[in-house]
Amino acid sequence: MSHAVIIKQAVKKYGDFTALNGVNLEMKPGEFFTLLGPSGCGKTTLLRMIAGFNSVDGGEICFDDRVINNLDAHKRDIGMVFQNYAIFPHLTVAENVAYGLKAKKYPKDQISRKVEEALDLVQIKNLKDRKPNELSGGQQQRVALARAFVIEPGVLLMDEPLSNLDAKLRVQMRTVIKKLQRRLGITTIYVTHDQEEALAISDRIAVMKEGNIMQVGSPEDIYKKPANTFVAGFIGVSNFIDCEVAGSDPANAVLNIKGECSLTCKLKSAYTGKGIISARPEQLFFDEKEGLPGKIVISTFLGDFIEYEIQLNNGQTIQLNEYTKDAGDLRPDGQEVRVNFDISAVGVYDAQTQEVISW
Ligand SMILES: Nc1ncnc2c1ncn2[C@@H]1O[C@H](COP(=O)(O)OP(=O)(O)OP(=O)(O)O)[C@@H](O)[C@H]1O
Repeated sequence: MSHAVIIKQAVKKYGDFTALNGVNLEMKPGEFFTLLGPSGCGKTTLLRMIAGFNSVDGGEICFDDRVINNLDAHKRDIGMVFQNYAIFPHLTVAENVAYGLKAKKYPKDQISRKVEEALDLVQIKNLKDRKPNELSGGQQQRVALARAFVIEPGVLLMDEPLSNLDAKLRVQMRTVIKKLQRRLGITTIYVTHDQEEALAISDRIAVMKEGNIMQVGSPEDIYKKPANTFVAGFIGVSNFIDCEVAGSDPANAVLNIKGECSLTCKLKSAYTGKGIISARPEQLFFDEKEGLPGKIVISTFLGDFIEYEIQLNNGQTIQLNEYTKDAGDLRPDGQEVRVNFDISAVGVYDAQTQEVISW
C-alpha cells in the first residue's frame, strides 16, 4: 500500500554546514512529488534521509503516522532508482528484476510471473536474457525501474534517474515513468535539477534553495504564481523590472517604473517601498501608445514564436516572446518600441524580502 510521507522540521548537518534547515513537507499517498533545486540545495540529502541512508539530525520522517527516523533502510518499504542505474552487472535483466522478490522469499512461480509483468510494463521483455553491458543507457534505466517497482514498495525514490541519458531519450523516458507511476499509484519522490522535467512529470513540486523549501505547489501554480523571486527566476524565464510601490491602500496600490509608467494593482496588504515586477516573456506585448519605451536589440525567429531582446530606456534588458501566429512581420533590430503587460497577470515582489506582495 502506498504511504503518505511526512517530513517535520528535518535538519541535516555535515559538521558546521547545515544542509537541511528544518524542512517541512507532506506527500500524499500515490502522489508524484518532485524535489527541485540547483546543485547543492539538499535534494539528495533529503531523499537519502527518507531512504534511510542518511541519519536525521533533527525533526521527524514519517511514513503515514509512523516515525521511521531509526528504522533500517531495508525495512522501510521503499524502492530506489539512481542516476547510475546501479543494476548488477553479473546478472541478466530478468535476474536483476527478480532480485528483490527472491530476497523477500516469494515462491518461484510468482517471481517469474511478476518479473514478466514488470518487464512488459517497461517494454523490455525481449531483452530479459541479456546482461547489463549488452544494453543501452535507456534500457538499463528501464531495468532499474522494473527492479524498483516489482517489489511493490510503499514509496518509490528516484534520484536524477534520467540525467545520464541524452536529451531525446530523457524526454521519452520521463513519459514512460509518468505513465507507469499513474498506473501503479506508488507514492513517488523524484529528485531533479531540471525544471522542465519537474514541470512535465510531477503532481506537485517543492522548490529548494540552500536547505530550505522556497515553494510547494502544482507545476501550474509554481510557474504562474511564484511565491518569491527565486522561484520566478528558477522556473522558466522571468523579466524583473524595478518599481516604486505606493500601497498604503492595498486595493489601489500605485506602481511607478522610473517615472516612465504608472500602474495600479491590488496587494495582499499595505506596502510602500521598492518593488520588483516579475513578468514572463509571453506576458509582455508591444503597445503602440502606452508602456515602457525601449529599443529592440535583437530579434530571433524560433518557428512557433519570436524572441525579442529589448533594451528599455531605463537601462534594463528584457525578453519578450510573441507567438508567430499572433505576430505581424518580424520587427527589425534597432526598432523603437513600447512594451506593456497586464499588471493583474504578473507578480509584484517586495524588493527586500523578495516575497510576493501582489494579490
Ligand atoms: N557527506 C557529506 N559531507 C559533507 N557535505 C556534504 C555531504 N553530502 C552533501 N554535502 C553538502 O551538502 C549540500 C547538499 O548536498 P546534496 O547532495 O543534498 O545536494 P543536491 O541538491 O542533491 O545537489 P546535486 O543536484 O548537485 O546532486 C552540498 O553543499 C554538499 O556539498
